[in-house]
Amino acid sequence: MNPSRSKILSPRKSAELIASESKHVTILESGVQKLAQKIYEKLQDKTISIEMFSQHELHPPSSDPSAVDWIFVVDTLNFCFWSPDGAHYTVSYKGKKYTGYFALCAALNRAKDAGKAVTDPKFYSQITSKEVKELLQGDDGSAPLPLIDERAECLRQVGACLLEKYEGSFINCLKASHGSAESLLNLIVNEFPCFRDEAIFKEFQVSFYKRAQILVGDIWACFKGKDLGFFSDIDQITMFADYRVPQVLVHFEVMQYSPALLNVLETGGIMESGCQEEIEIRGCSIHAVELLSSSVKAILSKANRTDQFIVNSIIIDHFLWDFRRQYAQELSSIPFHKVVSIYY
Ligand SMILES: Nc1nc2c(c(CN[C@H]3C=C[C@H](O)[C@@H]3O)cn2[C@@H]2O[C@H](COP(=O)(O)O)[C@@H](O)[C@H]2O)c(=O)[nH]1
Repeated sequence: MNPSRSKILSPRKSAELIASESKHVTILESGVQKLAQKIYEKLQDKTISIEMFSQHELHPPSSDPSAVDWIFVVDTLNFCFWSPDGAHYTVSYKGKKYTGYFALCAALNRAKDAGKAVTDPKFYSQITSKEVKELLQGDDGSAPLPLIDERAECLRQVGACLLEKYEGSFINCLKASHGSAESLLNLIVNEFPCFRDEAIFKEFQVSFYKRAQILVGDIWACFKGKDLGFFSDIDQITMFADYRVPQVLVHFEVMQYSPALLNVLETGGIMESGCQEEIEIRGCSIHAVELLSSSVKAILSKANRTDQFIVNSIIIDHFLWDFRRQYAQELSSIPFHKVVSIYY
């Protein structure tokens, strides 16, 4: 890692620092305890488990040899699905209508069914913006998918590196990481610049690494923590700092916005990438989920059931993210922060 990058704080340390200095976002301990209790109950009834990822029909089964490279392409493109006017990017596939993240998955599966080599870097390392636009084309009446040029550039960048250094498959990046999530995270952000989700906060270089961490988390979840998905240190991965989970944390009164910040969000204004408010929302979200994870583990150990459940920031994140989709209507009154970004 070159010297300037060695000073970057890890996402966990960045989140702790940001939460301690935050002016516009507050984490409420009472909300953390209450939601931790709810998560404990959902662990018991199996609503929350490592199975959630594979339960979704658009995600590849771990038995699919291209699953790892499919996840790599999806998480290279897994950002910014919102439109300023609130319309949804929508893709219909096999008789079902999908929006946002799942619309991206549907479009890629549609292309794959049509014989496009979407998981092959020989295909996407040369891809043009026009081809990406066609590949990810939404339904008639769908909002346009933003940042098409940036998506094409991301695919070309990561495809070229995969061909040059990893024999054309992300499986070789997994092998080079020897079952360590931390090593894989470092490999991703060092080898693939479009994953370098970093910012300046006061005099510190902080990181969120949302797409890099969700790439590790999705592989872990797809393979249920075994075989290619085995990581001895998976708990090093934090929550994925997107624009949806903060809505859920506010809903459960785990996180609270200052009146001034709420006013900015409610007017639907687009925030400047790297602004203090954005950094505080993202950093406090990560730290809040770390606190949730520790509280749930404390409840489990008090009940003497520590070894009965897998608890970490990834499955808590998945629960919160899925919750937002399940209750999209009820949560629509809680605004999300809109930043034009290739990072989340
Ligand atoms: N924190 C977090 N952010 C996530 C995901 C996912 C997809 N995860 C799937 C894989 C395993 C899980 O079980 C999920 O089924 C997408 N995103 C982000 O959300 C935003 C779009 O949201 P919406 O408008 O609703 O489509 C966008 O920033 C996108 O990057 C997640 O899991 N956690």
